[in-house]
Amino acid sequence: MSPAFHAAARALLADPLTNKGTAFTNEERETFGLHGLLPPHVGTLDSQIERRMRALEGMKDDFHRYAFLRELQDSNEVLFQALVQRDLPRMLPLVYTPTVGEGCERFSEIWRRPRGLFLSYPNRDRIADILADPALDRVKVIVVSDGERILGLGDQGAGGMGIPIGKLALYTACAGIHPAEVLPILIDVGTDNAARREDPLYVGWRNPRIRGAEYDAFMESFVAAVADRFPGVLLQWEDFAGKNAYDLLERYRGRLLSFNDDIQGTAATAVGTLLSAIRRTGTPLTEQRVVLFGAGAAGSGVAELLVRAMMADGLAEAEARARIWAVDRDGLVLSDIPRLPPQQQALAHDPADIVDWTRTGANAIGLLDTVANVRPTVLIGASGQMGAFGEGVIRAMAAGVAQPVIFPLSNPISRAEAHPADLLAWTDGRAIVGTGSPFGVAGVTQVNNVYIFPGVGLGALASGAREVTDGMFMAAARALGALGGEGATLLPPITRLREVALHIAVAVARQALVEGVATVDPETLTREAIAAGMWEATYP
Ligand SMILES: O=C([O-])CC(=O)C(=O)O
Ligand SMILES: [Mg+2]
Repeated sequence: MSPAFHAAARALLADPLTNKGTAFTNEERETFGLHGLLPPHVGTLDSQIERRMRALEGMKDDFHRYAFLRELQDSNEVLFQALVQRDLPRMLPLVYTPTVGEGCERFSEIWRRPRGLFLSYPNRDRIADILADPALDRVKVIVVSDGERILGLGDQGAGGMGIPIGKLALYTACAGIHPAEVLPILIDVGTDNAARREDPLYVGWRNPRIRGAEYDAFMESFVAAVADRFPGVLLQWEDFAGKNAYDLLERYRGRLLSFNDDIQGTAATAVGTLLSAIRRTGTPLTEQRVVLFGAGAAGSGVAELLVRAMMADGLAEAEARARIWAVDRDGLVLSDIPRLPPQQQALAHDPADIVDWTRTGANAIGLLDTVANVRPTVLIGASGQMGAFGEGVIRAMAAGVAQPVIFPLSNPISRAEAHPADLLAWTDGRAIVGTGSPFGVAGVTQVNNVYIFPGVGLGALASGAREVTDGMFMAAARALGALGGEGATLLPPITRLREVALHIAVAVARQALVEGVATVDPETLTREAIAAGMWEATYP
């Protein structure tokens, strides 16, 4: 064997996109010069999965399982994906929420090998060069974060990379996007998390966050470089902090095929699940009273899509808005509060609406007073505040409605507004409960945007959409709600996420056609055609 042949053999094993490990057949070992580099046993994908499953079970905690799975992904993508897809209910909480939260917090501890791209501020003049890498020629889907609002865990700086990696693993697992076609990107503009910055192991840029005009200019060059290098790419904005999340979405949704998962994906998931819930309770959407706790990107996204859904069912906009009440850091969101961010101005009630409210204190009106006066049928948490749905709040709500719908959506588990078992206990089992993170409590639905983003992305790509419209998210929410759940749950089980993604993709693609933003021939846009394009995790 020539030196080049030896080097090629090693390269084949080193590349996670080509490596098959012990599953290389004897013939392939012969052809590619792999004998000796691999142990003699010739395995199968199944036997490899079994070996990794056993290793996983022997580990001491989920964080180590997460790290193990990340390494597996970096050494053999097919095996990683086959393993994840084999047992999604077991694997999802390991590669995604909630464990990915700790994966981000401890990212620097387990950093081993490059995956995706770090675009750091000091490299701001090199973005086009970095993107020029031919290894990225096939990229179709980008998930990008600047790490400032990682789940409910706040600023994780460069450690936020765990989120784009995790979301894209699910684009592959659920929407069948080939692993070579996904690109996680972390925009590293520094971190205001002093603990990260002072950690000698921290892998990110040790600088306070760049903000204002410099940040905007950096994001502008990022978007321009992406649009130039990857025409038609779908870009998902993920875990940006409030104002940036809105600004980037609005500034760029017309220029790049893009959406914000926390604003729009979470909204479609919550509204879809709510549509499923009200088929149980029998009370129409137009008669619901909704209290939202946390009016940041996710909370106000939910509110806006709810308004849209209520209007589609016949309410005037003002009537819809009158049914939704938001409580944020400073209490009930009222129009006389100075310097409300624009998305909260849209949700604010007139102080005249509450003149006859009973109040427990003279200051800002908190969640308990809001619940006691509004008597909501639906309570949604998107605050990142652990335990905010306390016993008093929940009992007050349950006193006014037979089947309270309660969705503590904040992630991970350590940031959830309530434990679902408590919600069931405090309502004598009457509550219909959905949580952002998986708690493993029977009858509780996981209301996580993983039910939406893979399908929306797949549908947008399949239809060659020029834009991801609000109507496409509404279509996704309705498609999800129509699926319903099994037993007490409101959504299909995690085992069916791949079918869910396909079902949503079809609805989204059809809506793109209806709205005239699709660019492909409608004849080709069938469920079968979309399904046929989904990659399966098997060895070539
Ligand atoms: O990542 C998740 O599990 C859901 C999500 O987008 C978030 O909490 O930011
Ligand atoms: Mg998110």
